[in-house]
Amino acid sequence: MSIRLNNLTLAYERHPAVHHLTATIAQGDWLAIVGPNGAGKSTLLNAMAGLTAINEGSIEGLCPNTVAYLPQQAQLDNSFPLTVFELVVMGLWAKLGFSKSLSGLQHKQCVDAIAVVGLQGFEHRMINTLSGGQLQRCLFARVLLQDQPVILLDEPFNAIDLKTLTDLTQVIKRWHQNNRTVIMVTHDLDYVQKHCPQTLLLSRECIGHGTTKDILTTGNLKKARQLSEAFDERAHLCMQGAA
Ligand SMILES: Nc1ncnc2c1ncn2[C@@H]1O[C@H](COP(=O)(O)OP(=O)(O)OP(=O)(O)O)[C@@H](O)[C@H]1O
Repeated sequence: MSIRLNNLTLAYERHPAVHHLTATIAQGDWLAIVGPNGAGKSTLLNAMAGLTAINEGSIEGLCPNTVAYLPQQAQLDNSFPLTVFELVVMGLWAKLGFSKSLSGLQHKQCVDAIAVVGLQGFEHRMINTLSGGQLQRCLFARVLLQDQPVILLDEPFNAIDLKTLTDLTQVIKRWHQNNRTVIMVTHDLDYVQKHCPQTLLLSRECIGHGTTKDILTTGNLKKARQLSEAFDERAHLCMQGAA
């Protein structure tokens, strides 16, 4: 099922972070959302995850139980007393709920997911003892278990080494081959050019959406930067399109 963003506006206290965005993301797309700092990328991803209220317009084709969301590491409280295994098991939350214990198959799925991301042997480690890259692998394992058709990744490769980036890219490639929709926020334009077939360039409004090579042009990137620099943080919510 495709995802449709219809004239979408997202705002904090009426200050727009995403402005009148219209786009269709086809099922099975691997889409990068790029743009300058403050362009509204994380806000848009949060709205797709159902975590941010919509001020105007709509998002169609998504509901919370079809989405797996990997937030920025900075948003996580890794001091919580959890082991790697316990964090990964949380990917089965929708199936397990509060009281149910793991079946043999579910236990195996957790062990397999931990192996896929290369964390065998770390099952009983507390998450606050993991490096940034190991924690990111752990979070990818949780997303693997969530097993959803739409996967939202917010800066998944921030501050991780080349080996981890390569391994986790293989995980994403498998999702893409399985016709899952992968939407990732990133600042790494080299990565996007190399791997992501589709790009949405955002600077609060949409600068361009389409094939990566058509969108990541010098002209579009310059326009995004100029719009971002010219933006007045105190501007009120635009009433364009309002009745
Ligand atoms: N919780 C919030 N309350 C008020 N304003 C917010 C909040 N979160 C984000 N904003 C503002 O919304 C705008 C868009 O922020 P957002 O985090 O979506 O941008 P971004 O493109 O992801 O930025 P970056 O590349 O720096 O991570 C920014 O001006 C930011 O200050």
